[in-house]
Amino acid sequence: MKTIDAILFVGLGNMAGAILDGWLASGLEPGRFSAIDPGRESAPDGVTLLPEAPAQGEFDLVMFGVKPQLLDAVAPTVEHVVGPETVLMSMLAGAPVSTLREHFPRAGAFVRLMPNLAAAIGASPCGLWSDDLDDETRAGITRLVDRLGSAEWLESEELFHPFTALAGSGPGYVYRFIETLARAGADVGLDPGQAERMAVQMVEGAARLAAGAKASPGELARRVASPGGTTQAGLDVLDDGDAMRTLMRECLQAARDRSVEMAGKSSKDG
Ligand SMILES: NC(=O)C1=CN([C@@H]2O[C@H](COP(=O)(O)OP(=O)(O)OC[C@H]3O[C@@H](n4cnc5c(N)ncnc54)[C@H](O)[C@@H]3O)[C@@H](O)[C@H]2O)C=CC1
Ligand SMILES: O=C(O)[C@@H]1CCC=N1
Repeated sequence: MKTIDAILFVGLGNMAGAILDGWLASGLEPGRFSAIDPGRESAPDGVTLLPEAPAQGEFDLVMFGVKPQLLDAVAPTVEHVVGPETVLMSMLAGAPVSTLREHFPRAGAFVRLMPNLAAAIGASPCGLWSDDLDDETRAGITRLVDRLGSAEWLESEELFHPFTALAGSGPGYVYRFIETLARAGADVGLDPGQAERMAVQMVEGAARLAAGAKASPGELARRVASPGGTTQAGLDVLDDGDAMRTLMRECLQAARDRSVEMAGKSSKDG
């Protein structure tokens, strides 16, 4: 397969827009990118916004980024630009390669991608799966996706379900945590606006420290907690009856199970 140069986004909403922003911020040429999205009036400078897929020509990579429910309706409108020299990359939760293959039978290769919104700042773990890439194209995809954070090739497509639950949906849980922490801060006496600012900054600082530390998060928690001190009093509440562990396991199980359910539905419909 040839090198990946021309990239077409089909759907440029929250997630695909974050990926495009991340690639542009990392220094890729805007002229490489085109996008089709009837919901957008403009695209970043230098990126071509198309009303529809051109009648002729192929792209090296087509990044499919609409809502999973729109796969059946949108795929036929762009199938003609996905040929044997095109990698079809999909960020759709719960759409297995088998379903994508039915919609894009001529595609040269298929890659599933599970990013999160931090792709916009080059800080997203990005799950990847493919069963039909040659080594050179795989290396090219890895370099491209590393610009969004880190390329994490998964050993089986099934692992997309737990990966999506943790890393794709994860920012949503963290934002809920920050929101709840800020509210609790106000409950115990802080000004609500100040509590929210502090919650965001505290999470950012703690995450950056953890990312650069040799010690595990568990060890870091121990370092914060002086015996008999304030942190230990708070941790005792989170740890009582394994409350936090149970809550997070149930949270990830629900997200993983929904991904499995979506995949089953999409295979049946496809
Ligand atoms: N939002 C997130 O954090 C993540 C989303 N994803 C996946 O990304 C995909 C998109 O999700 P979001 O960006 O959140 O949704 P979104 O609703 O923000 O984006 C979807 C875009 O598709 C466009 N669209 C609708 N009809 C179209 C058509 N006929 N042709 C081209 N574009 C069309 C819409 O105008 C919209 O901008 C989903 O499949 C989701 O599973 C994956 C990982 C994280
Ligand atoms: O909520 C969703 O279904 C998508 C996939 C991961 C994040 N957003």
